[in-house]
Amino acid sequence: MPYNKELEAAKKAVSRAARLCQRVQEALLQSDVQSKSDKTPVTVADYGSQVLVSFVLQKELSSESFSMVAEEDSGDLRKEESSETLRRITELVNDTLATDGSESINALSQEDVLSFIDSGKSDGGSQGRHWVLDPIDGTKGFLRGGQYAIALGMLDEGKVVLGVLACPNLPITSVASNDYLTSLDKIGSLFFAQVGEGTYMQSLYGSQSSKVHVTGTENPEEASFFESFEAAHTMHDLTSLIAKKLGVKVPPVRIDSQAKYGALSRGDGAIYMRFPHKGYREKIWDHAAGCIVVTEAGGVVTDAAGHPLDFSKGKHLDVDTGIIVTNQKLMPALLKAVRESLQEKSSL
Ligand SMILES: Nc1ncnc2c1ncn2[C@@H]1O[C@H](COP(=O)(O)O)[C@@H](OP(=O)(O)O)[C@H]1O
Ligand SMILES: [Mg+2]
Ligand SMILES: [Mg+2]
Ligand SMILES: [Mg+2]
Repeated sequence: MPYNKELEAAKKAVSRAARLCQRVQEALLQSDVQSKSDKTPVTVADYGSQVLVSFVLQKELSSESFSMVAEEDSGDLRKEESSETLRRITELVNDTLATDGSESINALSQEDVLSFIDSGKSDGGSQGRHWVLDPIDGTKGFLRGGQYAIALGMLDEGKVVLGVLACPNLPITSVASNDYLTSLDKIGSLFFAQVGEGTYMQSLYGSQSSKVHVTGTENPEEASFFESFEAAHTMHDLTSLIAKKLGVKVPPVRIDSQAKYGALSRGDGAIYMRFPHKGYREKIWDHAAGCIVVTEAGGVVTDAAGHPLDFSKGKHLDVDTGIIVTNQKLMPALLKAVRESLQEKSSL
């Protein structure tokens, strides 16, 4: 298959980054939390994860040219007041590489760490290949001890051709209701897909993978829907109006991060809706990996007007109003419910 080598490298990269994130989440200290200039929380784990993914991809694919569009940059870390944070990130990355133990490598210096972070500075676009990385998607979930994902996709000529989602806190069995919060099942799910080959899931700690499919349900009354935990990220009142119009009976399952796309790809729920508040522009790293994981599992991802997402325009995704995800059978009814609800809301 055309992207096998890249897919293997991507799985290795996100699995390593997931170990680093787990170590930080376990020992989450207040001092690990920083604020970027846009005031979103960013932790040593976001940076550390970006370093590890960048490092592993470049090492595994050393013969290929490397371009990556990633969420974090080193600007804040280069400031003098961040020297302790930079020291901690460097230590964390080196400890994670050392405990992996599979190969001997020289420890990374602080300058190496900064430059691996900055190798995610590409703007992407419609030509050539570009990796797309969200080193921790759902940072707020991560800080709360909830769901988060290390999300890595690859664009080729503007299209997402492979995607990998590591979800360290997602049980490997269903999260179809909010009971997942107290699930005692084995946790740690890894989803991966390449174009034309379907979507697979395995435990984050195992190698046995199985093919997954979105639910086949046509009946909205049986459908549960996923949305962001954070009310600031999506209009919960609008999604509940849409769900009601569609005939959905069960309350929404609220999960942070692209774990929603992973859970949907294996049929835990039937619908994911995301309607950000006015003025917000979506970023490609929040959807690239999740989008291919769902579409290769038989699902459909569009904006509120039914257009497919266009990842070829740089860092931003310009969508009409919001993003909706479901299976092929439910999509026409979902689009109708979305259209009617938006009209109703605008006439208020
Ligand atoms: N006002 C807003 N509206 C919509 N999405 C937002 C937002 N502010 C931040 N986000 C994005 O929502 C992502 C998390 O999505 P979710 O709510 O599904 O967990 C964040 O990713 P990061 O956590 O990687 O920064 C961030 O990119
Ligand atoms: Mg962020
Ligand atoms: Mg994100
Ligand atoms: Mg992030």
